[in-house]
Amino acid sequence: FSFPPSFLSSFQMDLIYDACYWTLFPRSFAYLTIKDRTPQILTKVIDTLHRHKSEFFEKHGEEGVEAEKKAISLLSKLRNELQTDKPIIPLVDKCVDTDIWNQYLEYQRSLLNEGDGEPRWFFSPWLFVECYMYRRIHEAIMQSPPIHDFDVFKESKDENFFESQDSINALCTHLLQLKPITDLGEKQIQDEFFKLLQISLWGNKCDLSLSGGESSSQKADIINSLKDLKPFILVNETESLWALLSKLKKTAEPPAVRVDIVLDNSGFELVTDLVFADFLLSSELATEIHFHGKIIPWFVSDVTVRDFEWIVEHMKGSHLESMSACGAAWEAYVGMKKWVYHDHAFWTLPHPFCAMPQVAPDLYAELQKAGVVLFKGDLNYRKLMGDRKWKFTVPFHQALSGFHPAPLCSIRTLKCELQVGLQPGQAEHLTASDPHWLTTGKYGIFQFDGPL
Ligand SMILES: O=P(O)(O)OC[C@H]1O[C@](O)(CO)[C@@H](O)[C@@H]1O
Ligand SMILES: [Mn+2]
Repeated sequence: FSFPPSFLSSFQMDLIYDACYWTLFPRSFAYLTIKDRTPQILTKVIDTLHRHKSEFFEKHGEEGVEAEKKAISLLSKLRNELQTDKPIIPLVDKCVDTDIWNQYLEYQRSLLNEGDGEPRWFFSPWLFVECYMYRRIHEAIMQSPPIHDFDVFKESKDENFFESQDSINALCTHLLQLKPITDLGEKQIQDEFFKLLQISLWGNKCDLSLSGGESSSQKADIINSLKDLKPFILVNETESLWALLSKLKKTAEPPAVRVDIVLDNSGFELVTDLVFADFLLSSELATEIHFHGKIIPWFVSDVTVRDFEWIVEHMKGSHLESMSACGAAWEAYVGMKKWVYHDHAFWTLPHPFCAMPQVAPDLYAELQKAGVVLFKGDLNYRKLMGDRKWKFTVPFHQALSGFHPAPLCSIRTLKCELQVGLQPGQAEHLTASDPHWLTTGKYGIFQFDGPL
């Protein structure tokens, strides 16, 4: 395709360029994601369906095999649309979010109307097309009953959990050794709080979409690596979270503190989040934890309710003692409603979070009940920041563009070119020493926004 597209005036080009990350600039991370990573993920999905053919036959007979063929042909069509830069077409399924998606596509169209352009795979905001790709995978499966509830990423998510067993068990052993946590001194509780938060941060390295769906599990001893990893935390505002939670513990009236965690990836990362959530309860820094997950399979490794339940169950059933003890405790928290799992269609829409009050007022109202909301991962960061090309030194609060349901934190490793809240010169310094610092997941941030 021609670059830059001839129907755009230079004024429109400037507008687009400034607004957010687009897929049209060759060599940008956005462009490479769509060009290389997503077709690879689609090919893997097709292969997964192939490999489950006999399972579909056993379960549903000939109908199952026909469904597998249909899903594969829809997915091959999708891959072809992407690779030949076709226009983005409306969704045809009838799900709760279908209309919202199609309205959003209309809105994207309206932005380009003047130059009679149309959103295409390599001519759209990156966040929009990348989310759309996962939504289309879901559509292909939905349209292929009786295999319509098959999770094409389940296998990789479960594999990540099994491959990380040793690290998970070590982490659980560490947590159990701290209990009863209320017997520890304030200083030790604070140290462990920072430790477990950092573990949850580095857990975000293990997503399966950056690796194109290839295995990305945790094998190293994470607890003993924290010291070496510390220099890679570019912004560390964990003290503010600690200050807020300690204050709430003393002053909350009635004495209840709710912490919400907007989850990212299943497997090792989810376990690190659950360990931290357990610590918050056991140390009485929080009295209830609310988790938020996705309603459909998303960005390969993101948590759905099935993954959440599967992990708790497999922890409990593990032959490794520490894991099973934690699993049993976690099942009990769920039973006592000290842990509550939520999902909402908004998390799998392409909208930035500043649109939440309009698009999903019920979810916004839910988050407002929290003492603090923790957002895990890179995609949540992009949505918090509207995927806009902010300057590296813009304050985190400003880039949230008014999104403030409650005090909040972002805990993410860097996997896209977007980063705010850095010191003047920090980005330039990083670029000089490590040109790929933004996209490899090697660096992390812990950013906090909210009055104490
Ligand atoms: O699981 P996370 O941390 O949201 O990362 C998801 C991946 O998706 C992206 O947001 C886009 O591919 C990347 O920036 C990142 O590799
Ligand atoms: Mn993810």
